[in-house]
Amino acid sequence: MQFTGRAEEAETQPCSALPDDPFSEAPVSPAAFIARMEQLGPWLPDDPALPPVGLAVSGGGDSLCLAWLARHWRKNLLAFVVDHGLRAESAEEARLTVQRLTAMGVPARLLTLTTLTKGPGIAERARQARYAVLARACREAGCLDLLLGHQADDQVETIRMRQEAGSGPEGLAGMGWVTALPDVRLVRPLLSVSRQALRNTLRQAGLTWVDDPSNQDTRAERVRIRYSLQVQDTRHTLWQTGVKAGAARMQQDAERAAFLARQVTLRPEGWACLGPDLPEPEILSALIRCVGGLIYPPSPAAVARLQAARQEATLAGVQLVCGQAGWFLVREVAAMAAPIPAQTGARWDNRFELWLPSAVSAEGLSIAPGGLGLERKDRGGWTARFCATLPALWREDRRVAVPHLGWCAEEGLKHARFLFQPPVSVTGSGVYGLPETRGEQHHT
Ligand SMILES: Nc1ncnc2c1ncn2[C@@H]1O[C@H](COP(=O)(O)OP(=O)(O)OP(=O)(O)O)[C@@H](O)[C@H]1O
Repeated sequence: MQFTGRAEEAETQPCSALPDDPFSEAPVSPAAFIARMEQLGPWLPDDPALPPVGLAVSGGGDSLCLAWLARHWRKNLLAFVVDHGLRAESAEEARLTVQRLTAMGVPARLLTLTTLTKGPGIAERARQARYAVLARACREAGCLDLLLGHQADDQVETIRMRQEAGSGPEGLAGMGWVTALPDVRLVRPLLSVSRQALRNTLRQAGLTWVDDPSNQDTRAERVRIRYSLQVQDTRHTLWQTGVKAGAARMQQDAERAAFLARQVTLRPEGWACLGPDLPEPEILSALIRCVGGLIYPPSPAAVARLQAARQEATLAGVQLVCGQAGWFLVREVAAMAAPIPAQTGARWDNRFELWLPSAVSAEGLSIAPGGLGLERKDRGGWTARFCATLPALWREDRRVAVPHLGWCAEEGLKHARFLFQPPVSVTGSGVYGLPETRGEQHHT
């Protein structure tokens, strides 16, 4: 297979009109794709001396087409192909995908998962393991952004699934064009392009792809929804629902960011100072997620009850505490994660990431809670209840450092640091609905 396309050639071909026609089947032109990327920037300049933009490529029609379009947009790319290791043929398929990407002029790295086992919840476990390995690979390669191949049909299916689950407007906005994770920005530039348009784009370019047989597995919820959404009108209505909810979400995120900047401090120690008034339930929910290191939001009804009661209580592993300066959210000690081995990049309790000076021996070193007994006025005046939730370094069963309190029993660990890296951003740094042109904010 050869990489032959050029943006100028493709401009003369019929193309789906981004961003407004998510159900057109016409091939996508690289020029339209490039225009979309400009809306979703800013991007680092396309310079080989700078980190590449990452691409997650399964080898399926969507992400392979993403790679082909992205290759017209810039040279400095790095694709990641994850082999979940769950099917006998997966290694060969992943190798073939790497080969196809290389032939397209996109450097590719194979990431092999070895610990997944078939069984209950495998789709979700595989998804989480995939995002974890992709985020790690991006960090190692210095990629600030990772492009994903989700497209309009995926978006409509997501919105329908969330509708069925009774989601509020936030969920009905569907997947974001941009979502910020602690390590990397996830970008989905194809959200307004149909699956069929992407396949037609590949056919026109003379490229082939691999279809994952698990996509046809009717036991999977997404596949059941896919078959139930054959009626075009239903899909259009769902798309419009998503666009409207997305615009509302962007507006709400802007208001939320203003409120947070005025009232709330998310402390590097991992707790939140809320001030004298409790924020509205949606903001409270996002803050609970941050402080608790929660992958999923707590139950909306439970958050609404907590907010209305205005009393100290515990929810989803987070305590609402009333202090002299107002309300606080702090991690519940009993809910914290078990100790883990300490090494640079280790993520404990889904909240804190460790950085160790390179000279330090990680032998016998672990991360576990350990601020108790060190609470003193000159270290911020946090009470035992707060300090008990701080991460500490332990060598065997001896506490050797609590970096947040500036306490250290081993000289080499003086510069060890725990970064508070909550799983979500409370300030809503995503892009939902239809992205707007960024105008002068754009860098390249
Ligand atoms: N094994 C994988 N390796 C790398 N990226 C992946 C992998 N599986 C999924 N992704 C990324 O996540 C996106 C959405 O995943 P999903 O499972 O919906 O895709 P798919 O239908 O398997 O493949 P495709 O989107 O390429 O047709 C993909 O477009 C791709 O960017």
